[in-house]
Amino acid sequence: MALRTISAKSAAALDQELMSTGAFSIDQLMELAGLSVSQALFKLQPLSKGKRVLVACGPGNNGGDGLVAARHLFHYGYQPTIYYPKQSKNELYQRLSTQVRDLKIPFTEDFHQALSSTDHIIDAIFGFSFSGEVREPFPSVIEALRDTKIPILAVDAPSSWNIESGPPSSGPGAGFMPEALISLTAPKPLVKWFKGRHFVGGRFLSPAIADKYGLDVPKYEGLDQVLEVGVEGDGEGKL
Ligand SMILES: NC(=O)C1=CN([C@@H]2O[C@H](COP(=O)(O)OP(=O)(O)OC[C@H]3O[C@@H](n4cnc5c(N)ncnc54)[C@H](O)[C@@H]3O)[C@@H](O)[C@H]2O)[C@@H](O)CC1
Ligand SMILES: [K+]
Repeated sequence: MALRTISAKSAAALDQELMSTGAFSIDQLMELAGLSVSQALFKLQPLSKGKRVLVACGPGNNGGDGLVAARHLFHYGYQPTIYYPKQSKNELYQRLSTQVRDLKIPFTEDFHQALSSTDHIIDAIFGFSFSGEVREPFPSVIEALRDTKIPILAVDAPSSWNIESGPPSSGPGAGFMPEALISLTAPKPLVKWFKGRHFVGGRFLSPAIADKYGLDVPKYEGLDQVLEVGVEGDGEGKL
């Protein structure tokens, strides 16, 4: 099933519309996003495949989705560890951090050491607002994600990929292809280059908003917040 994609610019406009005329708060959107991420991880890597999950969080909302997912995963029985080197002073992220600290979820400053003792990884470093060259301290983190054999679930985008034109041809992310991707609300154009398992999450969009932005509303099943939509692209930019 190939779903229609949404550009980074339209995705940002959609978020703004959801938070203004749509009357959603950012907390709600992030909670729904992080809940979807946690369900996708559960479907990909059930507890029988290992409990340890390293959640790599970036400085923006993509990282916030990671913090929310870590909280849900704890309650499912996983043992998350959070790498969050650029912690925002923003009150929302402070509250999300307090919530996971209250569960005694550990934070690590040593990503490379944490990588050697985990079963799964969530890449919540950059989403649709990423642009330019990867800045410190993330280049060596992206390289490690590129090189590891541990399964990675990327949130909204494989971090360091260009949202419109996909995988970078140089830099730390050149050759980075996570095992799985969860697109939030709608896939971004980069899915054309993605060659792994692909989920979509965001079961809250009204039919009117979906129509306005030209999006498909996936046929979610049962209580699921995510739907696996298969492999979208052929890895060469074609759908
Ligand atoms: N409806 C949805 O789809 C929702 C999506 N959310 C998430 O929000 C994401 C977008 O969040 P944001 O707009 O905060 O942005 P991102 O989290 O994608 O990234 C922005 C942050 O990364 C930094 N950054 C950008 N380029 C960089 C570079 N080259 N090197 C180092 N740092 C860099 C910026 O300074 C900023 O702090 C989405 O991808 C999705 O994960 C939600 O949390 C809210 C609802
Ligand atoms: K990401």
